[in-house]
Amino acid sequence: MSCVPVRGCRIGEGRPKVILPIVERTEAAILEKAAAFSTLCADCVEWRVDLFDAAADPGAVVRCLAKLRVLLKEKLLLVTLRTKEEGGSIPVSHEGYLRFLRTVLDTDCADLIDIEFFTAGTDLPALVQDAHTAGVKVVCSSHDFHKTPPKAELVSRMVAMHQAGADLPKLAVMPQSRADVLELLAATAEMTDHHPETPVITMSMGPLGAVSRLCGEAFGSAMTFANPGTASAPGQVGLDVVNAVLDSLQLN
Ligand SMILES: O=C1C[C@@](O)(C(=O)O)C[C@@H](O)[C@@H]1O
Repeated sequence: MSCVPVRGCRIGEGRPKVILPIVERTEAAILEKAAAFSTLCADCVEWRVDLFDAAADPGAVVRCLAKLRVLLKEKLLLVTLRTKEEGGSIPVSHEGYLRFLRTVLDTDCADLIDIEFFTAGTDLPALVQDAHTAGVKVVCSSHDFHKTPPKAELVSRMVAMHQAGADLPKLAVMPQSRADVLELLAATAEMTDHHPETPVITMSMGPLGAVSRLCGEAFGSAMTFANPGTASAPGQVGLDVVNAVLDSLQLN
């Protein structure tokens, strides 16, 4: 699998990189979490801006981002505005979504930015270009909180994300059966074996899918979201357990 280097971190190589989500509502609480997370054993912190009570105020977002950047020290910062359609907290118009992404890219604070595949639509290649010009890597995401599409569809979605220029295609899907968890893992393995030109991030959500958050090195998911106390999605496993299992399942 090829890797995406971001500062000192080689995403897609070796042990999956661990992401801790910040899901607080106020700036004070967000910054408090950032300071605490900066000392934990994890590679990256995700700021879920849709949960911020001032998410609609670009000035407040920019100010908070600048402070986060400093507090997180060498940890990578992934910035995510999860729209209501994809399981997030706020409804955002297409124009509003594009404006938000461009505001974040202008700050020089993010290492990685989440761009939703379906929300970006035909604007995706241009947004990826803008991110790359700003020196930011793109996590291109798609979520299904109700079901798991068939493997062929999962694979073709990740390939389309890569073809649009995304650095890290990402899928989060909900299993309705054990077979659905296997479907997600099979799609992940197929990407690793047949499309090694791009690392991917995949997870099957909920308790049934939690196993998929722990076996990324074996099947080919380059990053995993861990629960540092408050989960940002169903099925996230506690940080200590994630670290212990990733260590014990290391291939080399
Ligand atoms: O897209 C994702 C993945 C996620 O939904 C999960 O299932 O771990 C958690 C979200 O915070 C993140 O933005």
